[in-house]
Amino acid sequence: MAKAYDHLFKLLLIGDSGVGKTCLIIRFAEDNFNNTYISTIGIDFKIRTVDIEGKKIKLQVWDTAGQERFKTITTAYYRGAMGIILVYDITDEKSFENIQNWMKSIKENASAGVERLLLGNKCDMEAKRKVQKEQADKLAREHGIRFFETSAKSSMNVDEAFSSLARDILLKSGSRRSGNGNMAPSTDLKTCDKKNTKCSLG
Ligand SMILES: Nc1nc2c(ncn2[C@@H]2O[C@H](COP(=O)(O)OP(=O)(O)OP(=O)(O)O)[C@@H](O)[C@H]2O)c(=O)[nH]1
Repeated sequence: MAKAYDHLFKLLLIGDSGVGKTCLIIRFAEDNFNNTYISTIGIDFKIRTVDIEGKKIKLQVWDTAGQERFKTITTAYYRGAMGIILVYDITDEKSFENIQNWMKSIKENASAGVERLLLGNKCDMEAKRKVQKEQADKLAREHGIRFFETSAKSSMNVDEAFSSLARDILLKSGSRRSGNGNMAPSTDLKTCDKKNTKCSLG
């Protein structure tokens, strides 16, 4: 039987508590949004397969808790990630300032070649904006990474952001060996539900 996908990429979302990491993943994987805030405990993942450059890319997207008290658990997952998405909230200046700390955490805990992407979420809340697009553009340029403003609520740029990161990883992996990518520790998969779309390890 033909394989259901050509590549499996493991992505990780990090950023301060409340910036919208869980909502971005739910929007991407299930095309849904909920205003209720339930803080992530530990770590969690969802899956969606996308078509990129004629290849079926299965994205295993890991959601980390932004709260400091879960740092030891969450940083343990950086190493296996092929792409890390740094998220801040455009209405929360502190969450943007903290991106520098999250960058440092990647440097300390992730694999050297990991692809990174910066997202300014909640861009539907223009009236409450505290972080200008130019500030984030500058930061992204300094780090040599891509940047999008997104809204998990309106869907704005959510698919585009995940696809762009997947494309960058695909291009990079093409220059190494093809078919690489099962980065998930096999033991983690044991706690998945039947559809294999949601796991809880917290
Ligand atoms: N207006 C608006 N609200 C959002 C958006 N994304 C998330 N929210 C809201 O922000 C709150 C926090 O969202 P979460 O996705 O749980 O945040 P998180 O980053 O996963 O938080 P932790 O799990 O604590 O790290 C919730 O009340 C969401 O409804 C968005 O794009 N626009």
